[in-house]
Amino acid sequence: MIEADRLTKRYGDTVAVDDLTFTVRPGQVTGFLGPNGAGKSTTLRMILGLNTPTGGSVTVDGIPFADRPRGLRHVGALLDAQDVHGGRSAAAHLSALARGNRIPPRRVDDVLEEVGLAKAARRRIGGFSLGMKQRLGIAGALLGDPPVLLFDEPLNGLDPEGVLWVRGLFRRLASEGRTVFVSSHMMGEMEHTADHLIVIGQGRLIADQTLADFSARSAGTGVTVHTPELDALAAVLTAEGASVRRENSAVGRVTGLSAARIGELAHLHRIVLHELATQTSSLETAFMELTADSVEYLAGDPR
Ligand SMILES: Nc1ncnc2c1ncn2[C@@H]1O[C@H](COP(=O)(O)OP(=O)(O)OP(=O)(O)O)[C@@H](O)[C@H]1O
Repeated sequence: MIEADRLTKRYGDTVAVDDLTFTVRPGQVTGFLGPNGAGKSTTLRMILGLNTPTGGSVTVDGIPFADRPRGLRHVGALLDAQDVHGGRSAAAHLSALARGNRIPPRRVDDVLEEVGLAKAARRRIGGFSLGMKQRLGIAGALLGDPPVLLFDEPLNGLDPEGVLWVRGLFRRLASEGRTVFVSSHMMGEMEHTADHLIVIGQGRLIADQTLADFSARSAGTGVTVHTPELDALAAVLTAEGASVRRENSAVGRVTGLSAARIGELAHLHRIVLHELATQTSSLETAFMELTADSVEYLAGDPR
């Protein structure tokens, strides 16, 4: 569990992180979302004791990370996949990390296998693609088999197969009861990755809720339902406060309830559903609406 309490970081006049209070719980994937410059990396660095807060505090399982000897066994982190010594091989890089944290050397082969880099173990990192470096960074985070894992923009540079693999890995790590905290500046990346979202803008907390609640809160968000019993379903959903717009006799667009809640209600009333889909674009819209006032750099109109 990660607990931030009024966490603040200033750089001169810039308030990078502004009075942030949140808890990241074990057993689920928590997305850490915010536009560029929102303060995500600074927050992650403070969790790891790499930056000192100007105010407030942050602890990992009750104590500041910096107070833990052999930290990699407790928190694994991927901060910047490019920040590696290009002259070393993948195996040599991980072996050095293992030695420094008194991790058994056999873990190096295990994690290289896990991230799909076993065949590239002896190759120089300098020749790696960004996607391979991300995999190596993830291997480093997994090395100490830690209960808490932090990943800063881990999907950058991964191909579609790599993205699927990372999502599956995060789910598995969470299902093992670990705390998994993943930053991104793109809502779409989090949609199929996170169970819970912490959204920040200009260093401040904007939202701290489940993905389902987050997607339901925007007025523009909708859920498309496909059912042979649209009349019956519409009656049930309307009674729960939702509004239902009919696209045709079997397809309706629902606003005001999450897909999860609609599924539960359909089950409760024994109504057959053929499809239940949250609109992807609406999630992106919800995120953009929410963070619109806090975007640091807005592109001007083309002249
Ligand atoms: N060492 C530093 N010195 C001065 N300002 C900094 C420093 N590090 C970060 N900042 C500023 O703090 C703010 C937050 O930066 P941070 O890198 O934490 O954001 P971020 O959400 O991770 O963004 P991105 O997605 O672009 O990486 C920005 O305005 C940034 O310019």
